[in-house]
Amino acid sequence: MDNIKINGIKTYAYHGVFDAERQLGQFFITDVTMHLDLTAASTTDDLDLTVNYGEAYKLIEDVIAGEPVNLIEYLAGKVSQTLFDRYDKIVGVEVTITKVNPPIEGHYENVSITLNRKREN
Ligand SMILES: Nc1nc2c(c(=O)[nH]1)N=C([C@H](O)[C@@H](O)CO)CN2
Repeated sequence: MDNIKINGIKTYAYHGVFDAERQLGQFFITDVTMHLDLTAASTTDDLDLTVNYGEAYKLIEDVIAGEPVNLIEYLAGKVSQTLFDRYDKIVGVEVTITKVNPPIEGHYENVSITLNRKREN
């Protein structure tokens, strides 16, 4: 299946279980792969026959910068549902959300979750 990827969307937001995360905020990195058939766009050169990744970026950014939630899993679910609702052409979405510097003691690079969703309707 063809895909369009938007990688490394960096957003300051206030998601998290802890009060400190809700008050201070932190950076989130979002990577999105949208699965769709790109045959029409690749043979006609017509933007209307694909997903405009500039517009999709804005939708994703608005979700991440929006109302705070507890879990990055839930946030990724909101991103994937937003893309399915906006674009009929999308048949699958993979969303990875990374907390660059979560309030967890220890030595590690970062934490992330990845959600893979297929269109249900
Ligand atoms: N699976 C998850 N575990 C945790 C999350 C999360 O979003 N998904 N979040 C937290 C805290 O908000 C974290 O930022 C610091 O511990 C804990 N675990």
